[in-house]
Amino acid sequence: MAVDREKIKQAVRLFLEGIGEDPNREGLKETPDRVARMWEEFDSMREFDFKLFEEFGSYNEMVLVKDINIYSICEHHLLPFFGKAHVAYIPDGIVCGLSKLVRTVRAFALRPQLQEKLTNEIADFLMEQLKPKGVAVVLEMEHLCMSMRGVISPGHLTTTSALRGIFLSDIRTREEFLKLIKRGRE
Ligand SMILES: Nc1nc2c(ncn2[C@@H]2O[C@H](COP(=O)(O)OP(=O)(O)OP(=O)(O)O)[C@@H](O)[C@H]2O)c(=O)[nH]1
Ligand SMILES: [Zn+2]
Repeated sequence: MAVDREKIKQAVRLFLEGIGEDPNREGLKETPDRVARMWEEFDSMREFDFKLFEEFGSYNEMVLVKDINIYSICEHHLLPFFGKAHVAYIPDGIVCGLSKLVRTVRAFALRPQLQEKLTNEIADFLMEQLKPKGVAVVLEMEHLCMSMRGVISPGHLTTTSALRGIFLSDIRTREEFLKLIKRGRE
């Protein structure tokens, strides 16, 4: 799905008029184009080469990348929500480059999202790509739509998790994951 630059520009110009701004004033006149370029940039991060390595087939323990900084956009208000992602999997003969876990998080985050949906999409994509024994994803995020408007309740985090495969069926694997993501925070 390609981004339609002209449509975004028209919409942003109209939006600025809607909030009583003059879209032709010095500071705003380039804004519609900037916003369109920003969405093109987000869009360009959706596709990447999820390269797999089969030669590491002997490593079958947990791989965890924790504290991935993550920025997303709430689909209700189009305000950011942001925080940390912790992503783990247990390979079944195939591993990926660690950066691909970060790219996966980003690819699904940079679009209008719900935190629950984002969590599930990351887990399901990794299950599909890696065909691992299991995947675990935990997101801890602050929603600006709750911090700066509406209920105006800043500074707290919403936690969501998606567990797949062995992380669901084996309590010891799940506990190891939870212990590892908590380490260094006590
Ligand atoms: N489940 C879920 N809810 C979210 C997420 N992001 C924002 N919300 C909530 O979505 C709801 C939208 O509620 P509405 O009542 O339709 O909109 P609203 O009148 O602007 O709501 P308030 O934020 O309570 O003022 C709010 O309760 C938000 O806090 C998310 O990622 N997941
Ligand atoms: Zn919101």
